[in-house]
Amino acid sequence: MIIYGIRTGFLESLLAIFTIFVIWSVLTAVRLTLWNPLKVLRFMRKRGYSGPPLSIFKLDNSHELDLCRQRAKQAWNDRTAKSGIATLSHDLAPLLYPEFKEYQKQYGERFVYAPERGSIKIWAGNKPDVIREVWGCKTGAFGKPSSTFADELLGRNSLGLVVNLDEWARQRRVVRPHFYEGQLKDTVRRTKESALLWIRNLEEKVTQSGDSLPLDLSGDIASLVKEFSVRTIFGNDFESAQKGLEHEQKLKILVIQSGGVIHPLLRYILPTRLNREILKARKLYSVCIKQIMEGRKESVRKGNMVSYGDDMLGIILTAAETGEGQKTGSLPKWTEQDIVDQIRALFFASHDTVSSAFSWLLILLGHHTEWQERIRKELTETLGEDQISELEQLRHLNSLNMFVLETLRLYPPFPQVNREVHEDGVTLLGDPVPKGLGINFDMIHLHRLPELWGDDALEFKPERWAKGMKGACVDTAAYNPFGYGPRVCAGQTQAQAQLKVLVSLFIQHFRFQLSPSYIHLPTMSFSMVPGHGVPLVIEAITKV
Ligand code: HEM
Repeated sequence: MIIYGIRTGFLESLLAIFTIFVIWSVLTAVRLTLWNPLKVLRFMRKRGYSGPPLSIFKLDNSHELDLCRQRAKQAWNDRTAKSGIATLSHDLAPLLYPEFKEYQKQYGERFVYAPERGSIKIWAGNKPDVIREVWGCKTGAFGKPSSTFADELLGRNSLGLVVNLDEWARQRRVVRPHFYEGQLKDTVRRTKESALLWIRNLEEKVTQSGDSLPLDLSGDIASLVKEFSVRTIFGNDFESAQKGLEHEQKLKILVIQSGGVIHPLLRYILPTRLNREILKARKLYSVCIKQIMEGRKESVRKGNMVSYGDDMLGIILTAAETGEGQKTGSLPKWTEQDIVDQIRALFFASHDTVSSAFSWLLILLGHHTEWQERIRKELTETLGEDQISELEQLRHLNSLNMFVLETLRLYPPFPQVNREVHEDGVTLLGDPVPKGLGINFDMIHLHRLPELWGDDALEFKPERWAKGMKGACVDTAAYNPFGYGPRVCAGQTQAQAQLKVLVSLFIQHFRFQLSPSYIHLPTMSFSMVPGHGVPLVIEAITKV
């Protein structure tokens, strides 16, 4: 039969495909949000672990966690309003993770709970033995958690999320040269170039305004860090890349707004306005990166460039073509989309984190002006009138180094890092744990434990680092702003170099204090950020 010129056989097939799709979606949703978490929860309950009851409809504890955090924020704001900035409290656990103390009181040292839909997690305690066992794991027993939220932003197979150990090793081998000394010299140069442009503008503004100027630098910091992160990854393709990264920004906001999705394919199946916008932003972002890649390939084909370049994109393009980084050669070649995902992940990992760390450094230097003077003096003694130009010079700046270490202890940009049990038959601290169980760590507690850091753990004291890690803390596994074990941050040396270059240039050009309008409210976004900006009162040292 023919209806409106279409054969019914075709319509029937279409209907059948649609029905299969709907059944698949429902089954997937049931498996991910009901079956798997309940299986994990049953296992843990049988082993004697308790925790807060899950809400009936969402099967998680997100609602009560939200309420608990709102109450904690209110209490924090009340306390801060009374004490002002004269005493910055670094006791952030009651503000950021107030639930842990409550739950521990009710359910014991270790408990299980579901902070978001579809994931049962254990709070196993933030002791270094757990860090060694789980973060230090070199097998596939504990791996990166399955999170559609992160998948959507970075791509599941990208460095940072990839689960397959051979593929992960290949990706680390590929990016490693970028973080070696030779390339780090370029990092120092690029960071310095971008920072000096910014500083000159700021100097002009400050000088024109008279003596000293109160300014919120949070917007400037985000743009500056974004700029040199883009230059590090895309080199001379900076202009075109910047356009694409506007889509990245939009994508992040939209994905947060949507609150995640049970399965990425549902974005296509449910064409709501938000889903369509997410798909559009992701596509535009990918298209932009692909165009830059194509441009490079074209230049090499035409002989305008001898290689794909030594920036991050160039290194990855070369590896994709030559199969570099593969020891066994048994892995499939990277597709164009794989390369796009790698680039997205590296960009994501590099800019929010550095921007957050630089913000906290300026806030703390503006508060502890005695340390600002001490670092300024050290810079003059080491460099004279010059500025940092070599990586080597950073090694002689002890006070600056101590200040950075202490800032990252109390204000780690990524305070919470998660893992998931990926195999059957795994034990955690000698106890069997089921596949699919999430494991939470947070450095807010870990970096403040008095038994590891001493009775002054809640105080900001850079001098605790005077004798290195061993002098500061009783256990080397207790300091992890860059993570721990095989999956430790690939860019940690680069990030530390960038931060030191930024701080040293800023201190050489400005004398500054935290503005009296500053309100101390560390807030979780993609990283931990100052909730009310970075307002400083700035005075230029060298007038333009
Ligand atoms: C202050 C700045 C930074 C901080 C605090 C930081 C922190 C971290 C942490 C805690 C992890 C471990 C995550 C986990 O174990 O699940 C990580 C991983 C990673 N970071 Fe960073 N990061 C910073 C800057 C950078 C920069 C500049 C890059 C360079 C592109 C970078 C690239 C990466 C990559 C690729 C991974 C994944 C490593 C893997 O899974 O093998 N990070 N980072």
